[in-house]
Amino acid sequence: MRGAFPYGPGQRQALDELLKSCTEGTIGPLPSGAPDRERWREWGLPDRVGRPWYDVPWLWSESYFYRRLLQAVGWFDPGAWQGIDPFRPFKRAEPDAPETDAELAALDALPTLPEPERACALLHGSLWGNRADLGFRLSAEGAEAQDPVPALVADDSAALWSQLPPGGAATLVLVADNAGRELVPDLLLIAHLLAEGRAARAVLHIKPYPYYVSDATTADVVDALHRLRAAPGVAGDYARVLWSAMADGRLTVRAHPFSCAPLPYDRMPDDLRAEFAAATLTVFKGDLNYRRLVGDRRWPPTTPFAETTRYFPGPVAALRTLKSDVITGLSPATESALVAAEGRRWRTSGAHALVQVALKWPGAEAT
Ligand SMILES: O=P(O)(O)OC[C@H]1O[C@](O)(CO)[C@@H](O)[C@@H]1O
Repeated sequence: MRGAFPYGPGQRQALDELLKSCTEGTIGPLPSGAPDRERWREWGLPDRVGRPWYDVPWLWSESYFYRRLLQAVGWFDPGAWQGIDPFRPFKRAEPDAPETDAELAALDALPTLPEPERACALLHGSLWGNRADLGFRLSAEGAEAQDPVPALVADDSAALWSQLPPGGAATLVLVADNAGRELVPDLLLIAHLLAEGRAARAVLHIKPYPYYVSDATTADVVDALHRLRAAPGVAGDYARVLWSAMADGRLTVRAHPFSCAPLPYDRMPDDLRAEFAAATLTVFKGDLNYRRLVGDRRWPPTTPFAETTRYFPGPVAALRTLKSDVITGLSPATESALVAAEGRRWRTSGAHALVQVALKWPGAEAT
């Protein structure tokens, strides 16, 4: 990242200091003029200042690390570097890669399929798109090429489709994860749901600032739409669906501050809770969102997904490839088979995925 921009001495020194603080030092405060100081106070910064980075929950320290990294390169400060995404060169490489042309051209086979099969193919594109997350690939080169067996460790897709029947009036909220090769299939899925009337309205939640290297921001949505719009065939057709849905308000993009919070979703603010409560279905993409949705804990893997998401104010789904230890909702047989075949590796290798759904039931918490 450091070599991808001609950063000046001030930025380089700030990056060096951040590295030193993470490895040998302690968590520091935000500068006095930081626009989000109050928010980070609410998110627990004062209790953590002065403690070693390794001494606080992983979710919290990772989130704060990205916040400090952006501080170091000048993202927040008025001036020439304000709003310059330090990860943009890595994100841009994906849509521009030659494989992307072939992947988009493969969509041209879709119109020959019945609609439920097209919907299923696009759901799987969005699900497995999560495996291509850039930060993950940097640390696990080759995971993409593995043959995942069993690929899906939980599959509640029938319940997911029950919320989004053709011709319904569903409002879909999709809480996105990564840009590029994950966001493109997410957008294609949304386009299909809107075009086929499985959703009347969609809200795409992205991050308000660059996060976890590859997480999608508004700029990444615009890049993805431009990429799709330039493509021939079905990909270009879907781009036009999305473009007009954004123009008339059927598709909106939201950058809620809580999307970059170092906290689980059971601590979400009231406005976000109301938005999720009003949705027909909220879909959380990716590993980090999963950790935040179910709680970043060492759950027994057979703990029901519905139990861990009981606090959630409406029907909720997770589409995630497994890249961290957190896991819920497995059957005892699936857990045993995975452990027998792979020890603990299945939890983090990214070779497995899940579709989990919890529909709202009477008596669910409405706190
Ligand atoms: O992009 P995703 O699917 O959210 O994956 C991010 C995951 O990668 C890590 O950064 C490293 O495993 C986790 O902290 C995080 O959960």
